[in-house]
Amino acid sequence: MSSVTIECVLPEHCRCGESPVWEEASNSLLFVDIPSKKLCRWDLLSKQVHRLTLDAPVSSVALRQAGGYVATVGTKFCAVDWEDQSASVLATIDEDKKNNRFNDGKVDPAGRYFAGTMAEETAPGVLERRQGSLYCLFPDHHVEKYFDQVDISNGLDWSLDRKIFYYIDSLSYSVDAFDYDLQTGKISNRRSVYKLEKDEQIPDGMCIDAEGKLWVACYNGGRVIRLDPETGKRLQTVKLPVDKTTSCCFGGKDYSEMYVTCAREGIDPEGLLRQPEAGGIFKITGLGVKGIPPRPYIG
Ligand SMILES: O=C(O)[C@H](O)[C@@H](O)[C@H](O)[C@H](O)CO
Ligand SMILES: [Zn+2]
Repeated sequence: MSSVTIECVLPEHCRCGESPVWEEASNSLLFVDIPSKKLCRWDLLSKQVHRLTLDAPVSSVALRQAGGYVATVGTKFCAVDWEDQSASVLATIDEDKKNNRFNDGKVDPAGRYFAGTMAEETAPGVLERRQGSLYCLFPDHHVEKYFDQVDISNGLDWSLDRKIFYYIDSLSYSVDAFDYDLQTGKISNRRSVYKLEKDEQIPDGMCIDAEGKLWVACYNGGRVIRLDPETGKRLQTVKLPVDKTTSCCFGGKDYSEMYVTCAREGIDPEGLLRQPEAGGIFKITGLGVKGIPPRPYIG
């Protein structure tokens, strides 16, 4: 039996850290700090963090096959050129909803960039409901809206056989599944595969492991949970010393380590005494299961 170890490996004070993505080619962890409008790349060899400040909240980042990155910035899908310190707009969404912004996003197994929206929060978890939608940016840069009426569009990933799309609308307290058509990118037949228990709080970011099980970061729950989407059972709980755990990804050697982001915003001064590492990047080792590499956007 391997023993699970949890460590704050980067003492950032992210207001809302999110979207961890392992970049194997540079041995780096990408992540964002949404309200700080920052895209960050932490190089694990040099131990340096490179930060890029954009002009709107950055809610997710992904690798791009052509080089550089793509990110969701405010209500725009953007291409990011780190050398130039610039972001160029690929597509804009929710133009009729001035108070909306993108939230979590991820690239599908065919290289399309999925990301959803939400109304801007006035405080964590406080926002106008049902304003969000789920979108997909295709390789030719056209965008399709899949559905609306979303509260907080969040974690997403695909099954290993690429036939299922997993999705979280946070305030539904449910992890959902759809049938997935890899050829067209179409989704259908929505159902719930897991309902969160009360102390697990709010489901946020999510990733799949190499055994097809889902890992969900629980906002306010201070944990990541491992779920079997086929049986609907929780298999494992890993608690962290911070409450506002927001997302997770596998990375490091052979994708054997898990990286977890979290938020500092919304914790009162007393709470911060109990969780001084809030907003940092955590590494979990000894899980005994690996992840899979992130896919690049192919447009
Ligand atoms: O991290 C995110 O996905 C959102 O942008 C956050 O704001 C939280 O999820 C939300 O506050 C939870 O209720
Ligand atoms: Zn999130």
